[in-house]
Amino acid sequence: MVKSETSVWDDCLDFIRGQVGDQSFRTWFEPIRPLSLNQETLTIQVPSQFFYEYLEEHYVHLLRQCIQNQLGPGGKLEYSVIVDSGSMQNQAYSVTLPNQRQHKNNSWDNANGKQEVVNPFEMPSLDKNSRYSNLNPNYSFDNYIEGDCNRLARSAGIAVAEKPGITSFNPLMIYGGVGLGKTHLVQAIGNKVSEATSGNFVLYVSSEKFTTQFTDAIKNNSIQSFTNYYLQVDTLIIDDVQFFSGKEKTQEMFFHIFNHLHQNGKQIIMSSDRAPRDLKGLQDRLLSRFKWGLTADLQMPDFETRMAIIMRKMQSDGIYIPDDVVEYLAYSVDTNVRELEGVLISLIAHATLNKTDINLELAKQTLKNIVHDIESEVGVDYIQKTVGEYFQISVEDLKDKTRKKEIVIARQVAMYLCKEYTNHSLKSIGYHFGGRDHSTVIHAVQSVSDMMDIDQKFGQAIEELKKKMKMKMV
Ligand SMILES: Nc1ncnc2c1ncn2[C@@H]1O[C@H](COP(=O)(O)OP(=O)(O)OP(=O)(O)O)[C@@H](O)[C@H]1O
Repeated sequence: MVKSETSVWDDCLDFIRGQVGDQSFRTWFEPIRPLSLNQETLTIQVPSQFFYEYLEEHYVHLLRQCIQNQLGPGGKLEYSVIVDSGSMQNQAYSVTLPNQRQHKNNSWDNANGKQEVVNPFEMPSLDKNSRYSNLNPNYSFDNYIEGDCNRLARSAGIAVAEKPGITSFNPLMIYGGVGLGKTHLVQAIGNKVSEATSGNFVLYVSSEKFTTQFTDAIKNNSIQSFTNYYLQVDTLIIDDVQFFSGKEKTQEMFFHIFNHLHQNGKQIIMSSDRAPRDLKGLQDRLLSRFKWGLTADLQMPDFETRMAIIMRKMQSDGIYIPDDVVEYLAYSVDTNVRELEGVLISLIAHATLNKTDINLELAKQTLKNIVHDIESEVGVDYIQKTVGEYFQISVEDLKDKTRKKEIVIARQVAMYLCKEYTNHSLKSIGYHFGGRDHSTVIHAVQSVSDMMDIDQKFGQAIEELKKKMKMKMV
């Protein structure tokens, strides 16, 4: 029986559903529409350029696997990217599956028919004149929004990119939590070095990949060529060094390469999900080298920086979002930048598919589904509802300007619980209580703590509410 694009894609979705979480499935796969099936090529429609890039970045292996399952080893996937509501840019990008794109951030030269220059380690050519690079060209300083959260790291990155190996920031170690922009920043440095210094061999590699290559080299008896390859790098970017933890032999090899490059004035840039002092399972001699240059951290962007990130993304995607929606999203998603982007994409996808404008109502609806997953079970809504019921006060009153004593106390309790049980920042909590500022939240938290100390009955009430929170979390 000849299969249609819909049945092939439905089967793909069944497979994907079992491989990714609910939220990811809803955000990244539900909005996709199968367009056509031409022999071994399935064309799918995605809502935006960014959406396409995100799939490429995060789900290329999964897509490859399900297309292979459905269409056999020669199966191909093509994307059709909606450029704005109405016009469609067909087949600007195509993916040939399988066995392509070995690297997390490869460029898409292959899709345009160029051959990837591959050395025994599936890495870029050692030929310094080769234009091939495994850096993602979309990561630049231009689209890396600056804020207090990343100012030091960003300026150090620019200084390093302008004079690789020459500044005292060698190595440059960037650390920060999940989705806060480490990969973006280190790749932006790599891209700038490549642009500015022709013939500088810039190599981006994750520490996982380095480890696998090294293990393969041991198995294949090719340690010498492995080492030779790395010793020729001018700017080495090594992502997520925490994965070296506990891998003694790999650490030794990296130590050797590190020393050689450093002594020869080559630049080393590293990223990690935690500060060097908190890296467990790494040899002291390696750790002490990590601290030779500059260590700079990335924090969660503050509200204004989140607004700027949203606006920049929208601008580059050519999409308009009203100011109140930008503000609402920036206030509501304060976990990490990747999640912020996920929500944005989801919103655009909803608007595109439903052929509606993006407005506050739609943003709230979209976020309702997602925030539930992002926040854990206990979210601001749940706390407001529970506290409201407990004190017999409506949620509207909690958000309102009313200064009646019993309402003020209930509001302060709810704010206190939000601080205890959610990841929201003080600013964001204030926003959810009728747009109050963060100092009001600090005052609320302090007042509740003080009252708990002096008023036993009040303390018991808080304990009871806390029990409700904990029960909900189980
Ligand atoms: N300051 C910023 N300006 C613009 N975009 C940003 C910024 N920070 C992060 N991003 C975007 O957020 C997303 C996640 O960033 P990235 O992948 O670099 O995070 P990471 O810290 O490396 O995450 P992980 O720990 O999971 O590897 C990317 O799409 C990146 O472009």
